Amino acid sequence: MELLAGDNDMLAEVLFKPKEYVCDVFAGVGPFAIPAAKKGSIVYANDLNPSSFEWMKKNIETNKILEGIRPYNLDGRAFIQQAVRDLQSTNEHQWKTFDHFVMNLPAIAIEFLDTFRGLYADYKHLYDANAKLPLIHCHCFTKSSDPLQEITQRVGEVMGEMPDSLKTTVHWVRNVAPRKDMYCITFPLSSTIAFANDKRKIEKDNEQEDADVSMNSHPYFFAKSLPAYM
Ligand SMILES: C[S@@+](CC[C@H](N)C(=O)[O-])C[C@H]1O[C@@H](n2cnc3c(N)ncnc32)[C@H](O)[C@@H]1O
Repeated sequence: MELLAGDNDMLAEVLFKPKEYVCDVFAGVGPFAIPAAKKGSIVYANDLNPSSFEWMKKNIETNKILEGIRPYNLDGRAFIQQAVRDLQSTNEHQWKTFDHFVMNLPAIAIEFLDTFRGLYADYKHLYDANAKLPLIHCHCFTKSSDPLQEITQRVGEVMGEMPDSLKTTVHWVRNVAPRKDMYCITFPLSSTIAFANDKRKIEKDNEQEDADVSMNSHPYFFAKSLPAYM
């Protein structure tokens, strides 16, 4: 397990690869998803806030992205499941998966990781030795003096299994308040989680209330119009 320092561009560096499938669960108005699509990634981008969703679509138009990005307006949990179904339906007979899940809602994103339990259970028959599983990049806050341990522990509790320590990095993003920092944990989805039999059911629509709080406190809620990226 590795603790890295740097800024948020690390994700862009890692993710902006042509032809990779990227699932942006909390995409806002598209400040990450749109440049990724411009660079040739195939991006499924979601935001629950209807206003952010509308502005994301406008920003896609402004940037003249004709293909390579697919906008959704769903709760994060429902979106993760829907996006996996939609991608797999592009070829029913062959294993299809995202290369990356990006989860930038630092206050509560870790809680959404339970969605990955059994996420691929319906497609296990298509999985073989050459198939890959996605990398998850999940933002979070911590006040801990041992962020690596505290964050991986929380991830493990939500997912029901600790992430593989040899393949996990915890990346410092920025300081947000005295003794409070934002981090991004990156780890591969394990096959035991992906194909778990205790698949999570989407039953809590009232999680919307939590979402509204975080929407209203986020700067991108106000910064709607993105520039046309080169
Ligand atoms: C921190 S912003 C991230 C925006 C963008 N990804 C970025 O990198 O700047 C979090 C976004 O998550 C959205 N959001 C909040 N709760 C959500 C939920 N339950 N499901 C989906 N999106 C949600 C908010 O509307 C907000 O646009």
